[in-house]
Amino acid sequence: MKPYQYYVSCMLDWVEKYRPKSLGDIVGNNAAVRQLAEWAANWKIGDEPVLIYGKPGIGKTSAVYALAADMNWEVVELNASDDRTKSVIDKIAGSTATTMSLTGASRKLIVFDEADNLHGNADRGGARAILDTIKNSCQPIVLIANDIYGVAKELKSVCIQVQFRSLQARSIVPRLKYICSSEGIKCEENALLDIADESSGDLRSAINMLHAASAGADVSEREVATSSKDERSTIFDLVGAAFKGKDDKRLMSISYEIPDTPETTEQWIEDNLSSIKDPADMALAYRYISKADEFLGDTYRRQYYTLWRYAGAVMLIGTAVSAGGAGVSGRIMPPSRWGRLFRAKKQKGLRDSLFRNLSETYHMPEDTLRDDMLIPLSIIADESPHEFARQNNLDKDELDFFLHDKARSDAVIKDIQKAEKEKAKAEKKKKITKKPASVDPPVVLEQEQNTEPAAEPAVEATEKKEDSSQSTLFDGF
Ligand SMILES: Nc1ncnc2c1ncn2[C@@H]1O[C@H](COP(=O)(O)OP(=O)(O)OP(=O)(O)O)[C@@H](O)[C@H]1O
Repeated sequence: MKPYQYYVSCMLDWVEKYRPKSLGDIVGNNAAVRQLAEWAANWKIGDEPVLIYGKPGIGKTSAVYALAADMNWEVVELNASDDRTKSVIDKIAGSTATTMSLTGASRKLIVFDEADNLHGNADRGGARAILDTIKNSCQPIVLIANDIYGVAKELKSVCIQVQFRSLQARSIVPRLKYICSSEGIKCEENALLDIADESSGDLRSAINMLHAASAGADVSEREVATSSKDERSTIFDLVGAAFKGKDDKRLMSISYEIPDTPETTEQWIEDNLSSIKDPADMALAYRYISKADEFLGDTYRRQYYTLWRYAGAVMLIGTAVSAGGAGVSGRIMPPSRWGRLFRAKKQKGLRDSLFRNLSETYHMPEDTLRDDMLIPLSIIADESPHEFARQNNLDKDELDFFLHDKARSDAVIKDIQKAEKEKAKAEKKKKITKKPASVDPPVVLEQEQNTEPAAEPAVEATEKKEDSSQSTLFDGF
């Protein structure tokens, strides 16, 4: 699996970066896009609203925003986390019915996202209110839903239904190619096909997969094969949804889908709490996180895993309430402690193997080397780094352990490698020039030559090797 840091650093970026700006950028669903454009171009007061429905990640929301941009309409979005009581809707949609936008936009496009999600108390009056708004609105309205069957039939009956279908792999591949070329990444055609197939028509997922597979480099079929499972993790979706204030049901259902434990989710959320600008809201979020933490502690103390669910609910819904739908500013970051742990683990591994090797070379116990000889060894390394690195067969990280100077360690190891290469070249050249011209010695003679005279130098070489392995610390001084 690729280092988590990578997914993390940018997973959401490409999806946002390549969000269509205009209807012309929307991939696939041509008939639906045309229908939307015509509806908007001919819209007049009293016209029916549009209900766009289809699976996640296929461009429904993007199409609505792109349409608004093309029409120079301002978007007023209401989602399921809003209190969709009649008064709230009247206040927002009613006012927009009569007031022209301050931004100079010619109209306001009222968007009801998650129209299939009007079940809570707050929404009970909401469906009725949406209906009233639809009847009285002087502004265009769009409803978005994943599941057409979840939309109240009274709402469905007053809307023009526009279905967005899952995208076909052949529509997805060109978009992925475009992203690759914009990012300056080479990609194998088969790799892109694999991604497109794997995404099951969900372009958002395909873009995320591409990003995970590329890791900033070129994309091969093998990379896709090894990464296609990892990028399916939607911890990003979960954290993003919590900070965007998605409704509690949605948050919980995403949390059940992802493979991460509540502890992991808690670390992700905690690390992104700095996105909450208001100190009071941030303090509130920390209170929820600490409550979730108590549940997690109780889970393990009592071995009662039902509490996990409470931990998840408190941290996610608590974060959604505290963040107030503002989203995460910048990138969703992985828990920073992971980076620290990763580095610490790497450093420990390096130190252990280094002292194991040195202990063989210097014939000293590892503990003694670590506890008593670290400073003398560092002094030796500092005084003659080339000699020290060569003698102990160190790589640049190991040498840096003593020098604490990456650039210098790099340079020393490069020097050594260069010298070794030149030596090898010179030896090869020497061998070639020493070779007798074209005499083919008889077979018997060759055998003799190979066995008898070779015996002595072989012993010599072994002795030399023994000698070097017998080096002591004091050789360095
Ligand atoms: N048809 C498409 N054309 C171009 N880009 C797309 C399309 N579908 C998805 N994308 C990419 O995926 C991202 C998410 O798309 P979008 O939010 O429009 O999906 P959606 O269908 O509204 O999903 P959901 O309802 O789950 O939020 C976009 O930012 C864009 O990068």
